[in-house]
Amino acid sequence: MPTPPQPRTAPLPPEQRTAAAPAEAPYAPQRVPAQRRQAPAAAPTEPSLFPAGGHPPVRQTAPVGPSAASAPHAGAPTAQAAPHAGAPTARTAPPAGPSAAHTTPASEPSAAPASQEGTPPDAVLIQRTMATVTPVADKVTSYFYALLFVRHPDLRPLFPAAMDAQRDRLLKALLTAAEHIDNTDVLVPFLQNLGRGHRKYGTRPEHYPAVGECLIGSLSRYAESVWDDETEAAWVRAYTTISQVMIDAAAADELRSPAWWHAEVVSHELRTPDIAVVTVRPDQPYPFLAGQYTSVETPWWPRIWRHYSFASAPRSDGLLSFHVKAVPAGWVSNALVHRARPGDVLRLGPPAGSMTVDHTTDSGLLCLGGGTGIAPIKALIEDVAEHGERRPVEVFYGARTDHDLYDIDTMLRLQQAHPWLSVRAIIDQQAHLQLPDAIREYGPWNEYDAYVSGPPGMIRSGVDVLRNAGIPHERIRHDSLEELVASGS
Ligand SMILES: NC(=O)C1=CN([C@@H]2O[C@H](COP(=O)(O)OP(=O)(O)OC[C@H]3O[C@@H](n4cnc5c(N)ncnc54)[C@H](O)[C@@H]3O)[C@@H](O)[C@H]2O)C=CC1
Repeated sequence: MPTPPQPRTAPLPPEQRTAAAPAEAPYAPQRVPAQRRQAPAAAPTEPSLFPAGGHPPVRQTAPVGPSAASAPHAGAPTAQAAPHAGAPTARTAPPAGPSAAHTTPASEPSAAPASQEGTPPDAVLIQRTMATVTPVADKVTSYFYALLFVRHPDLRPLFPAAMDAQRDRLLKALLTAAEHIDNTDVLVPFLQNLGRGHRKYGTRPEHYPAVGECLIGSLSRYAESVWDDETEAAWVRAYTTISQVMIDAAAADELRSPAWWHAEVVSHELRTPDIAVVTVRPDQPYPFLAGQYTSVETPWWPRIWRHYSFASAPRSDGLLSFHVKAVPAGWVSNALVHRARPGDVLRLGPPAGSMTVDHTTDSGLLCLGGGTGIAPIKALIEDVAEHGERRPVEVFYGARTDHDLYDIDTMLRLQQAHPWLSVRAIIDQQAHLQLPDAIREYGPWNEYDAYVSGPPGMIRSGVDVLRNAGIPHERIRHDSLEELVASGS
């Protein structure tokens, strides 16, 4: 049973809107989360191809077409291929989707490579390729999409009209997955999520070979100095595994969920000039867990999706709320903050993310929420409350200025209602320690599970601070950094 964290120094002034505002927090802990980390990008490492016997070999249903791929790197793709069509932002547009042929439940991954005598393991070959192409990542990206759209123009409509800086999300996801091909614990949930998420783009299994072919075509061109048959074979195996896991996950998901939901805006509350709380009513039941996020498409920017966390635990009226901050050049965020009104209909993708509460344990929750990253933290608090738990929940709510603490009143109301909850506001300009570091004034935290939500930089430094505070990596939860970086607008 965790003990309440005690300030190691004099408590910060109790002015919530200023620096760290401590709040006494009597409580009686009761359970704790103890899940495993999730995100792919953020965590992976560890080598060792899918361990022998660890995963069944991939089914070869929708794999790549390698050789074709390496063929045409001759010239750069034609100008028309260059992905810039015309309008707003971009998004991924991947391959895959379910198929009647793949009704098997979201599969175990499969995978890979059993290295032959004298042949470097696939992971080594893949890492070598990545090291070679990373310095020219932009060129690889442009070439990949150019190849894809020139050779497979039928796939172009799956992508947003304009392919901007976000255009490489598909490629990034694939490369991230390949890099962690030997870390199934991280890779499989990532890919299953990716496969399910791609249903809303209209991807089908037959799209996968096209993407794989262009992936390998681009890599072989820009990693020419290290490319050989073995390397190509390693990438083919990796991509075959990746695509199969995605296809299987999409097929399994198709049996139980729609590819997307329509959701009507029922309220729109401008909290600051650039932050809105948007509440929607999905057209069908939308099951999710507190702490998860979804992707949102507005009617004004078709096929441009951005991620937002649910700002409340599941409600009996089925409504969902999001906290949206309009960011410069953010197509979706500006539309949601400045244009959306009750009656507008959005599209939602499936829920995703594992920053959820494990109700089978009783440790305390240490939550760091920066800016609108406080949204899922609020959902987690409601979740703990609804489960009737009295475990300690310690929230550090960070903002750059007083004015940016747009949800402090809600948090203070929750604190008043729940004696086990403590909320401390940390304002950059007023606190002598900023958000992640501020937790060092309190503690000990080693018996807590940690939740970090906010800008990618805050998550990175937050994880460091939490590790230094004695919380093991597997008890620190946050959304995928890659998803966050890609969802900023
Ligand atoms: N809207 C939502 O549902 C969710 C949003 N997010 C993410 O949260 C972020 C919110 O952005 P803003 O409200 O503009 O937050 P912000 O940029 O104003 O920062 C909020 C807090 O994080 C701290 N911070 C920022 N960068 C940091 C760094 N590199 N190291 C340490 N601390 C840092 C700031 O000091 C401040 O206290 C976005 O990146 C968004 O993607 C995350 C989860 C859910």
